[in-house]
Amino acid sequence: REILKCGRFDLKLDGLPLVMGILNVTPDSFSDGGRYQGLEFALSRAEEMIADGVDMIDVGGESTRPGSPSVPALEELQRVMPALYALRELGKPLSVDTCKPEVMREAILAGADMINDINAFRAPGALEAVIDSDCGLCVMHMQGTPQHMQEQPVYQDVVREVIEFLRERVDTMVAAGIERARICVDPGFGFGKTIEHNYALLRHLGQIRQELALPVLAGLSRKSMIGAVIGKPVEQRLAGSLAGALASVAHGARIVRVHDVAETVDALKVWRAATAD
Ligand SMILES: Nc1nc2[nH]c(SCC(=O)O)nc2c(=O)[nH]1
Repeated sequence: REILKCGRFDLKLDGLPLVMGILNVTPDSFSDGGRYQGLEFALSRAEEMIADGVDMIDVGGESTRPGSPSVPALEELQRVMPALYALRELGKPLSVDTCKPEVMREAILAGADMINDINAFRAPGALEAVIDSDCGLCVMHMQGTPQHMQEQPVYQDVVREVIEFLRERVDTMVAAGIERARICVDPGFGFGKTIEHNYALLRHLGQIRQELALPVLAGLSRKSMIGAVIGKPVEQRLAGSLAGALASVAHGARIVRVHDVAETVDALKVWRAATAD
């Protein structure tokens, strides 16, 4: 299948892999943490990513770093909704990174084209929040919760268990009446995985895609799985992140979720030129 249905947009998946730009609207993601500053920042950052060639923008109002506490729904709405209203006229598919049904519902009403749920729509009411829309849905694997997931990740067979988790979630969503054409899957790099688990999943992205027959979205950008290999802090992980994005695509990912849009777009163009049959 070459199309991912995302609200106002049908994303073509048979061309250049798609670049999803990360736009955090959490207080710790812009300078003074002021709400208005945040909106101005969000708009200028979005325009910059669009100028850099981004294919879609992922707006997140809750930090899900390991150990991070959950944010109340109202607070998350206060962060995300102004950004959505400001960005929706920019003509690019907008994704909202949230686990909360209340946020999903409002985001869809405000024109979000995809809901990106690191919790795979498991919260009570999450399926009901998205079922009567045509927005794209990213279903991601996570073991445990952001608060505790990195304390001691353990699997018998991480690839098998992630595939089975994603299969169960997708089957449940399809049984609830959600069109498969709206769904993409994501192994959730860094969400309850050791470095070794992350690289086993990366090496087996093709198997995930094959067995689920769904597009794969991969998010490695600047993560500890990159940092651990190069021994560099988060602000020095561009080269490693580009290599990670290309590795994901080489293993079959069709969407990469990144911070560094211009660089990733260039890297994918060269990769495509080098591998186009
Ligand atoms: N679908 C999807 N959504 C995400 N949201 C984050 S937040 C943590 C960070 O960017 O470091 N990661 C991911 C990811 O890997 N996949």
